[in-house]
Amino acid sequence: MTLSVRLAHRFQGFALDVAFEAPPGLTVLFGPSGSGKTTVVNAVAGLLRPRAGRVAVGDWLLDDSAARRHLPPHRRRLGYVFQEGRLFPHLSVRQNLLYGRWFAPRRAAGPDMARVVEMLGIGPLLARRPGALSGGERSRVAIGRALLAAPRLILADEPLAALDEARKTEILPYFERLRDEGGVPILYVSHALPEVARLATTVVTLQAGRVTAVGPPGRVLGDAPSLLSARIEAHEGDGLTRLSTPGGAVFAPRLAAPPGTPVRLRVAAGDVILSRDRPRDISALGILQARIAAIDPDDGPDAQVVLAIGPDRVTARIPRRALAGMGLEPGQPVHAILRTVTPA
Ligand SMILES: Nc1ncnc2c1ncn2[C@@H]1O[C@H](COP(=O)(O)OP(=O)(O)OP(=O)(O)O)[C@@H](O)[C@H]1O
Repeated sequence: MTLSVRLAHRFQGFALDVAFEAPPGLTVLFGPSGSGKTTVVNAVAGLLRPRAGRVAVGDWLLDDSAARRHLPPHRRRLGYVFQEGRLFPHLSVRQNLLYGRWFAPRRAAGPDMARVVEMLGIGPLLARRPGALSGGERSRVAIGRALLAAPRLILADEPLAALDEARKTEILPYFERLRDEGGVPILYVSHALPEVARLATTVVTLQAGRVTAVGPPGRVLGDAPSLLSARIEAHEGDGLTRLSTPGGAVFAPRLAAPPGTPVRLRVAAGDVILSRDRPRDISALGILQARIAAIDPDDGPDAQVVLAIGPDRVTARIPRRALAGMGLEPGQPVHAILRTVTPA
């Protein structure tokens, strides 16, 4: 089912005028602070009645200003996943999940509880209260509660923003499963590029209340740099700093911080070369072990290849001709050669 959104609205000093389609899968609304992401989500949720517009999931019409139709939020059949989960503290995990199902229409063919519990790995948590869960576990329960409401659309507004890096890494695979197995379109707000590169099947970029691009992440984000997590290991005698990353060591021009400091490296898609064999005698400052996570063939001369380097995702732009010659496919191991290494 496809979500189609057309909205015009005005606050003092801010005008929203957007139209986009979110096909099945996970659609990320991506844009800087104040660009209108939350306003779009609030309008889709029914919390904001737009001056003009139309919002529909398939042929289920949520808003149509021309027909004066505006379904109230509780009749929209949406599942919400917020920051920190917003679970009921006085109810057990099981009761929180059942509360989600309580909202499902009686005859709705929603997922059953056992399947959701299994998918999210929350079986051992069912008897606990939210206060006794980690942030990542709370997020998983919140996803389960949203799913059990048998929604036609899931709205997730920066659901990982309150989590630290380790918890984000823990929860991302569950969003991937939700995207791949849930069968419900997901509208997901984020301004974290690594999250977008990893989760999105469609990206809608917003700027000052307008849509600037819609499409698959590789195409829309283009050469936007990926971020790679690293840690300073040592400052070497030749003026370079050695850093460790989940894919191996890299060298950068000397950094000011002491050994042990975590840093993020910026990797431009055009600065990555791929090789099946580990290259020797090469002047690059970083050769990393990676796995191919996805390939977006694009229709130009280049393809976008998403690399998994430990928990990080790094996009490489590779000539399609080279890709075909190398016979690369998702899942394969590969060496990523970085032309330059720059701290973010
Ligand atoms: N109820 C409101 N009344 C007046 N102005 C509002 C209201 N809600 C949002 N705005 C304004 O609309 C603009 C877009 O806000 P919105 O929250 O949609 O942005 P956002 O992209 O979600 O930002 P962030 O990433 O910071 O959450 C901002 O300039 C904001 O101040």
